[in-house]
Amino acid sequence: MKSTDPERQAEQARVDAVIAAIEDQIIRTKAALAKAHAETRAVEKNYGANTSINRYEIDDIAESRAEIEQQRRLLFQASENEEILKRQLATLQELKKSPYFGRIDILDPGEREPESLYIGVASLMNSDKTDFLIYDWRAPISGVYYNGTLGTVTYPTPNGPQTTKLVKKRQFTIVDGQITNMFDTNETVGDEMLQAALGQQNDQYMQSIVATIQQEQNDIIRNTQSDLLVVQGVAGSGKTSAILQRIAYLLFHARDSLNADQIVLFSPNLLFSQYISQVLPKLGEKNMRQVTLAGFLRRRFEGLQVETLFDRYETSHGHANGREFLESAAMMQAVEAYLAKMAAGQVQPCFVPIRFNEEPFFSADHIATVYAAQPTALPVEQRLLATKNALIKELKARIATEARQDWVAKELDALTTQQITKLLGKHSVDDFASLEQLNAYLARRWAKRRLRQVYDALYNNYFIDYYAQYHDLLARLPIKDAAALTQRYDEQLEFHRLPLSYTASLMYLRDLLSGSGVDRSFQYVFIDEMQDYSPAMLYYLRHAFPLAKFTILGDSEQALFYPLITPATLLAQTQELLAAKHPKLVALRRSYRSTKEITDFAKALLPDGDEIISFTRHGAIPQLLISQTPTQWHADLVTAVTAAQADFGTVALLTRDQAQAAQLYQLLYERVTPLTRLTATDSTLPSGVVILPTYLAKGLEFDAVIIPDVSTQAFTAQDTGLLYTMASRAMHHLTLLCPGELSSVVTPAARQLVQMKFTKA
Ligand SMILES: Nc1ncnc2c1ncn2[C@@H]1O[C@H](COP(=O)(O)OP(=O)(O)OP(=O)(O)O)[C@@H](O)[C@H]1O
Repeated sequence: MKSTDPERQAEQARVDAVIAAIEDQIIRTKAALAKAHAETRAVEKNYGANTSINRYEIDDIAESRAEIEQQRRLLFQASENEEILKRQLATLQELKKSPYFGRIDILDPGEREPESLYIGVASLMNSDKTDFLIYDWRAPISGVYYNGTLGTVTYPTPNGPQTTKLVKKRQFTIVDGQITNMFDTNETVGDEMLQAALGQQNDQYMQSIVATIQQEQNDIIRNTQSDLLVVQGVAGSGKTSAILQRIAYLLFHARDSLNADQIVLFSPNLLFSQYISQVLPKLGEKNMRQVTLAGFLRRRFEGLQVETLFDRYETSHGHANGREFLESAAMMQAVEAYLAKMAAGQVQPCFVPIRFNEEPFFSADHIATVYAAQPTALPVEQRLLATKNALIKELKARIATEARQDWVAKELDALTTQQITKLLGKHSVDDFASLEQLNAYLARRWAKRRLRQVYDALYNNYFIDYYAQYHDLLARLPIKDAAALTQRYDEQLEFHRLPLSYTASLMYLRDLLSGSGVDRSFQYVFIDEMQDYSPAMLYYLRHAFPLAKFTILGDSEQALFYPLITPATLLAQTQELLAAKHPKLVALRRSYRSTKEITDFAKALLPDGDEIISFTRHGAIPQLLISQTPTQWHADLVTAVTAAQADFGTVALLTRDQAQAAQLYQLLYERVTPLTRLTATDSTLPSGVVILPTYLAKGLEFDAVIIPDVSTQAFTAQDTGLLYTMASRAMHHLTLLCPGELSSVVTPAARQLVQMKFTKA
């Protein structure tokens, strides 16, 4: 329906004009893209031809290598160029649907007429590049839209703070080029827009929130001052959303010095990585790197099976003796103290022989002697490096001697003519004056080639046994549980397993001895769900990413593994752990994800739930079905799932662990379709009904959540964090089932906020 409101008609006319400009740019970008694509193909073809020449005909010639390197660079540039154009095209196509969401009218000092600026997900200039038709939401002036109320406002610019007068703030909803809603507001971002955004059904991907960023979220997004930003936010308060928009903001503001590869996000699980994967591309940015803690550790402990948070949750709920110490900063300081002792000669490095042809080539004693000969004033790491270099030198000197040994002659005799020709490299047989000379040359080449494995072993520091060294460290810990900790470590290691609590200090010890493990290329590290990281692990990450600014997010109420702590204590702790100079704590208390009815219920589960502010978006009251018999419970479950499935796109049954998930799957199999059970290795979230343990649902959300069992059998009074996490995953609908006596984890206050139904067979 066309509006008759003249103001709205004028705005629609502007939208139409901007869309026409966008269409024009789409045509031009498509043409540029086709050209770029042809260029990439041409370079690719050339590259392919060149590499094949090299491989078969002129192997080893430096000139051809240089050429290939140049071709490779050209190829990289061409495909980069194509990528940029592709992203531009995608952004223009997004803009065409909804060119902007906000307008601000500002009156600069000395001006008589206010100027209208329109704000959208990307900037757009008119064809002669004289005017901005759309301002990017990240431009300095756009901050006024999110922060300012009408009147005099100040905003930061590269040339210092600027002051202007905000005389109008208007919000739009534009769908497929049509203004469907528009109003003026003095609020930060009007609730009406937020209501509409939050009321929508969920799909497999997280949405960008740029049109409705809230003021406190904006503070997180636009913070460039702090080297440590700790965001403590209640469930659904937009922590994840805020950091993704923050990454987009940072990339925009440091185009020349920051790229997405210098940002890493530690995410809670693989499903989450996929869930958030579309936000940055939709904003025209490349995704940052993502890693889970399990993935990070797996790479650093190849060959060992490292316990994951999920394993821990599946197998033990109690604390092993001494674990708390292992996971504390004190343990990391114990590593440093151990290194100091080593520097003072009070403990020795655990050297192991380097073997060659089944014999020790360098014995452990010999290595120890070489180490002892290095200057004691050097720090241990450098002393070990000097040892390595001395051994490499010794190895080189020994090549000539080894070349005269029997094993070389024997192995040479067994080579084919082809192998000999290869061994000669650039030389031919005619280059040698005598057979002896030829043989001596071949023997040296062969010895060198074969001894490469000794070189590699030295290069990779295989002359130190870090695992044995760590055992020694554990055994010397000045705590009463030292023996038990050491024993557990030995037992697990024998089966190539490593419990999670040992990982941070073991990596730290290894890094300090080997001088490796540190990555200076990362400028920003983001850690989501920080409550799952031990203090020792945070300490380690600081060491591993020494130049990075840290943004860490968490909700201690959702702690499935560690005890609750207050935000202030947390900031103090993390500031120390991460040695931050300019830390900042932002608390987000408003919960946006769920309806008011669901948030109020979830709040009532917590002792300090009053801290949470629910956003006023109404929906159905959570249901609690209390079934008299197991058969009735089963029937209730099927009914609940089917009903939710009829109304919503994403429905999740959340369980405590995999065993319960498997059991439910058996029960619902063939009664509900499509039905998927998810495990820790799954990385895609299907639509329909999913069954998953709660630790895999961290950070995710669903239209409807069903908690299949809240009886005393399933929950103890200590499981508040677990139930809170489950309930807070629901956006629109929450159902709890109880086959038996209701657990006290559902507090009396929470019981008042559900619609209770007793069902009988
Ligand atoms: N300003 C906003 N505008 C629109 N939607 C928002 C806004 N802030 C948050 N949301 C929505 O609220 C939901 C929860 O946000 P998000 O997942 O970022 O919260 P979270 O704090 O990381 O949650 P949790 O810790 O429970 O996983 C998402 O659907 C998100 O899109």
